[in-house]
Amino acid sequence: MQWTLVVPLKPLARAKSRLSDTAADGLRPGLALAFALDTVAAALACPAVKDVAVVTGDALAGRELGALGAHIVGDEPGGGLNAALAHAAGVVRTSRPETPVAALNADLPALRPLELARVLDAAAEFPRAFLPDAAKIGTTLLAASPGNELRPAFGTDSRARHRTSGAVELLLDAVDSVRQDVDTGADLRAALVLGVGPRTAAMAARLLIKEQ
Ligand SMILES: Nc1nc2c(ncn2[C@@H]2O[C@H](COP(=O)(O)OP(=O)(O)OP(=O)(O)O)[C@@H](O)[C@H]2O)c(=O)[nH]1
Ligand SMILES: C=C(OP(=O)(O)O)C(=O)O
Repeated sequence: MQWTLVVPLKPLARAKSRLSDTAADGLRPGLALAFALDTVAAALACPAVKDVAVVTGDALAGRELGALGAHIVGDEPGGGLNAALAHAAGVVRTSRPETPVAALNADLPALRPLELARVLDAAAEFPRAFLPDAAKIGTTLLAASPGNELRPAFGTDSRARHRTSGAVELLLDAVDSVRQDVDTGADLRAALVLGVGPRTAAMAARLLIKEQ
């Protein structure tokens, strides 16, 4: 099964606020863009991915991610993350009603295409399925097989909310790169240990990341 991914990205100027102690205001938008570019480049290289739609209202991010090969969907209806994801999934399904759709966070700079393929192949066994993040509280991927609505419930405690919604939690090992979202300086260090993509590596080299 080949999936269409929907990847949400908020305006870069407001992105990654929890990294403010790690990256100064002048560097954070570029870091958020680097995460998104490395995430989408890895997703596009995944054999289980047909195409990627990024839902964003950010013009620069739209241009750069479009140049990588992603489709860009406008950030409507302006109702936040889950509304944006539901809108993008609806746009995809309007033209291709039977396509399997999965939401993937834009902050997975260590993403490895073959690990993503394992997760999507496992998700194909269920109507809806999700992968918890490395912190075991959130979600990095939510998948809906053909005939099923995505019904995204990302945000605080999304692991519990996706489970309550009836989505099946995927119990997989060796998919660390798909779980490792980057919200904090500690997350960034963990991603660097896994090995990040080239754009994030270049941006990280510009940061002074102190050892703890
Ligand atoms: N299109 C769109 N994407 C969003 C929106 N809100 C959040 N996102 C994206 O959803 C993912 C998770 O969002 P958050 O954790 O709220 O924001 P973040 O920028 O990752 O980090 P913080 O600012 O530290 O909370 C990121 O890829 C965001 O860019 C929104 O309103 N619209
Ligand atoms: C939106 C989510 O991600 P984050 O860890 O960026 O808050 C989530 O886990 O549902």
